[in-house]
Amino acid sequence: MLAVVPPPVTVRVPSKVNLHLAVGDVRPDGYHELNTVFQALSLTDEVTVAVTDDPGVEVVGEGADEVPTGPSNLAWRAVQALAEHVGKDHTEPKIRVVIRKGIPVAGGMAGGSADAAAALVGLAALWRLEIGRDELATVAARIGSDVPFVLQGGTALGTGRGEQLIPVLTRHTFHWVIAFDRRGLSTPKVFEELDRLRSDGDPPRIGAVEPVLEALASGDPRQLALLLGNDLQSAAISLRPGLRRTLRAGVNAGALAGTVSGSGPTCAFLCSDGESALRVAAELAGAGVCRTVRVAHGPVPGARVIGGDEAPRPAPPEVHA
Ligand SMILES: C[C@@](CO)(OP(=O)(O)O)[C@H](O)COP(=O)(O)OP(=O)(O)OC[C@H]1O[C@@H](n2ccc(N)nc2=O)[C@H](O)[C@@H]1O
Ligand SMILES: Nc1ncnc2c1ncn2[C@@H]1O[C@H](COP(=O)(O)OP(=O)(O)O)[C@@H](O)[C@H]1O
Repeated sequence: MLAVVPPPVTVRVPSKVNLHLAVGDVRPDGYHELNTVFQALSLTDEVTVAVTDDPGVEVVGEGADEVPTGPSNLAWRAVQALAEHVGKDHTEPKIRVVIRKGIPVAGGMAGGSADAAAALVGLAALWRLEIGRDELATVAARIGSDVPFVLQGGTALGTGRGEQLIPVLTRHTFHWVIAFDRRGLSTPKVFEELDRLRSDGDPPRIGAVEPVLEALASGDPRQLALLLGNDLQSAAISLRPGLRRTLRAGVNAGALAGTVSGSGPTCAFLCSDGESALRVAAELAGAGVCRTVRVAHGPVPGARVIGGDEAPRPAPPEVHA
């Protein structure tokens, strides 16, 4: 009897920005205790998984040359982790993964984590697994702290090392301008730099999270803009001083406020509406402070299978500096 090969499955997955990122002490396992508010953004990657006799990973698109295609690729690690979790051969799963990147690599927007989350959702569909989102989130957390959030999407409060999530309901859509830097920054190096700055002095710490949740409930971008905060920002700027200029340029271009996204170096600028975001993007692109500028909105859903009628989407509007 002929074996039926299931058709490939394609998953669209969001990036994230941290609206609030409070970094606490280092834990015995080397991770820092976090209190963060994530928002999923419309700047996305797309990941296709297919059954094959030629297993491996291919990467195309934004920053593809900097992404490993071997066993350290986070999407491949997700394939192995899920195969092991459900008792399939995890040493050499017969799966081909094609990643179309729109999210900047090593940019603080959870791009690698997004590909891992997409691979989990894609494989669950390809293998027709009866597995709930909670069980997938447990596998996701083993791959990286940010993976459960990009699996879930929306807006959420993250605690622990960022993997424990409580959804935050928001009715409003927020409009963002995203400035990609010329090179990435290593997440562990940024956390180490914050530890160094804290051992040498007392860099300012961001305030409480409750006002951020109130601003999200109000839906007023002006209120939210006053409260954007990131404890990793001083460390990212210490490693990449040019980010100060980028942050200033975004506000001078008309954004309500700017923040380094996660561990950086991508900067995210909150704008009053979609039209303002387009104007800010055009002006920021002309300022020569970053490699690429894009517009995005959030919150958007987490990793989800896209049907045959939803062909892979062209990249969102882009303006080159
Ligand atoms: C900083 C954040 C903020 O959302 O995002 P990015 O800037 O990477 O996108 C995340 O905490 C990153 O999450 P993720 O990129 O999944 O990191 P992981 O693979 O879990 O950890 C990579 C390394 O970062 C450091 N790390 C990460 C998370 C955490 N709570 N404390 C840490 O100290 C550790 O050195 C760890 O070995
Ligand atoms: N699928 C992937 N996409 C991007 N980077 C990946 C991927 N798999 C592994 N990596 C590695 O993970 C590192 C962090 O990438 P990324 O997740 O994009 O950044 P960040 O943690 O800053 O959000 C990269 O430098 C790259 O070497």
